Amino acid sequence: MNITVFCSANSLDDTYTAPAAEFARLLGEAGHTLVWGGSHAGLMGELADGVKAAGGRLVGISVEFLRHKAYEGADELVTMPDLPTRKAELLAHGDALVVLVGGIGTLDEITEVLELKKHGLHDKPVVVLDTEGFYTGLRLQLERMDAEGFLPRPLAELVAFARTPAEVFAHLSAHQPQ
Ligand SMILES: C/C(=C\CNc1ncnc2c1ncn2[C@@H]1O[C@H](COP(=O)(O)O)[C@@H](O)[C@H]1O)CO
Repeated sequence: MNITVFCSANSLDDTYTAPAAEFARLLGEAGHTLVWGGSHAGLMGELADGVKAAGGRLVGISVEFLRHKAYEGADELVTMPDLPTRKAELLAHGDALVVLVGGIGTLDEITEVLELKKHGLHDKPVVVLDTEGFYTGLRLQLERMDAEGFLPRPLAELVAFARTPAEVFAHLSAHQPQ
């Protein structure tokens, strides 16, 4: 399976890097392909290192203005002209979408994939790895939107929140992408 992952490009402490490393190991050992932003920066680079060490494939989708941050050991690396095109490409290449901890770039990516899914423009599984409750705020906001009629589809159809890397893969196995 091609799994597109959105995550921080910053260097983080062990609270966040350890679960990301575990996620990378499970992904690589299962023979999946990591599709990601193609960067060596911070958690993005550590994720790619972990997948590669575990025997997985790497497909990087970089963007022109960050090309100098590109990960050298990717099996495939393409460079898109701008961020909107790159987001579309990251979505198109993935059979499933997984969100690890991240900042504004990651938030931009998850809201876009949920907005497109809301409109039925894709129906790929979206799973958020909620390490240490990092996404509690986002989950509560989405639950309120769901409860108060802001979503045209039940929230549970749009996104799942997992507490551990193993839960992410259990969800993906139970919701095999078509
Ligand atoms: C942090 C530094 C450089 C940033 N380099 C990036 N390279 C590739 N992709 C990036 C980069 N920064 C953001 N992205 C995209 O957004 C997501 C991460 O952003 P966040 O704000 O850190 O959450 C990620 O999924 C990328 O697609 C300096 O070393």
